[in-house]
Amino acid sequence: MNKKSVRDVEVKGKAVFVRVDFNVPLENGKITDDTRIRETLPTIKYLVEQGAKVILASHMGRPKGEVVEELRLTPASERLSELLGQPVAKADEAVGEAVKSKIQSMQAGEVLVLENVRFYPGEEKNDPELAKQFAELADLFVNDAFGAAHRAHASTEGIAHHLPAVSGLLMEKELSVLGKALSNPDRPFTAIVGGSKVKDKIDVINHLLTLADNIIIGGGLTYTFLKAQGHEIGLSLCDDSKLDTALGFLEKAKELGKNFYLPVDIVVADDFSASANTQIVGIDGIPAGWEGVDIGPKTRELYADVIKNSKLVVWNGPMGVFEIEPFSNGTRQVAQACAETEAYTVIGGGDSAAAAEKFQLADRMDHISTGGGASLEFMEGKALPGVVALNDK
Ligand SMILES: Nc1ncnc2c1ncn2[C@@H]1O[C@H](COP(=O)(O)OP(=O)(O)OP(=O)(O)O)[C@@H](O)[C@H]1O
Ligand SMILES: O=C(O)[C@H](O)COP(=O)(O)O
Repeated sequence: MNKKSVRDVEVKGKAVFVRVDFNVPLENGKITDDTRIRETLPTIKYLVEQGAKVILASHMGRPKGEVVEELRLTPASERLSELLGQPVAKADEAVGEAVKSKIQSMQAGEVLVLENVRFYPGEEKNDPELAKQFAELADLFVNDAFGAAHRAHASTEGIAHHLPAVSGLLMEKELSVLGKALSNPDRPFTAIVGGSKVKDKIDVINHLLTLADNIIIGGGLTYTFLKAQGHEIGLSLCDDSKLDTALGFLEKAKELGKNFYLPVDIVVADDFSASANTQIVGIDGIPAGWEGVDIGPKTRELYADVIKNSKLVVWNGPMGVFEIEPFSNGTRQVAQACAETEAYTVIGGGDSAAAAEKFQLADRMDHISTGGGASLEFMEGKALPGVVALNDK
């Protein structure tokens, strides 16, 4: 990476504003998955050990510039304190005199969590005034929020124009793993793209099509491709405005000599529920009134085989409606194949990461990104504003 990291600068005795992504799932005020907090521990511990004053800033949810009680960062700061094994102070604001005086009285190695930066209307507008107020709190800006790096907000991008700005260790790891995988891939390189909406995945498929040797399609995207090829798809998810795009991908794959895999059989259901009737059908056999909810057993074998014979696998988006148990087998088998393959496996965050977690296979993947949208934009080949704004080496 050509951006400076926290290891390239002096931090001892400095007040360091660290943007993290503590946007973790909450149920009744309790954190249900603390991965994003655990993944930032290396940066926080490094700064603590080096004797910096560590000021952490994050968003949580989408409060739209207002204080929303349930979206305070208090549960995240409490969990951080448990994980770090040291007290963590929590401010009720993210800028202003009260916060400044809290920081002034901090000792080296102490940690403070600011309040949700999205309680301020200027955050998502990347208001220069708010960015300046954040910058006034510290001597150095460290961006460790890979999950929010695709957002040009005051605490991710704006602040970098007012302070020396470097990446944290998680940011560095994400960019190096994803960057290496995509810029200099081991081959055969297999890209698996699933999920629900073709519209959201067009740029990803387009970019990966030029990079990968094998493209595997699953999930709700499948049916736009099948319909474009002239198959009946019943009530399956479909984006009729993208039929030509889907055909274009098939053509482009042929021109580039890439293997483009679509399901050869499908699990269909007569209802979107665990108690639905299901059948396994070929791609020409989807009955009217039924919808495709998972890839079928022959497809699972085929996909598992391709994955096992790869050197690099990048996976984004589930193969079926994995949240409903009877429709989860395709996603489970693909996750299992990713766990067993010798290939280097990268999961691009979001629902595929949740699926690997649910099937207890997460620790058998080589890299699970903490970014959902951010890893998607990275895989589309887009520049991430939170990274662009950091100081070059
Ligand atoms: N055949 C299908 N019909 C309808 N929905 C489906 C189908 N297959 C998968 N899904 C749904 O797609 C959703 C995931 O789609 P999405 O495109 O958001 O995936 P993702 O890329 O993993 O998410 P993220 O954008 O958070 O990374 C899941 O909730 C899953 O149930
Ligand atoms: O969960 C995420 O993908 C990041 O925290 C970014 O959140 P956002 O989509 O609300 O900007």
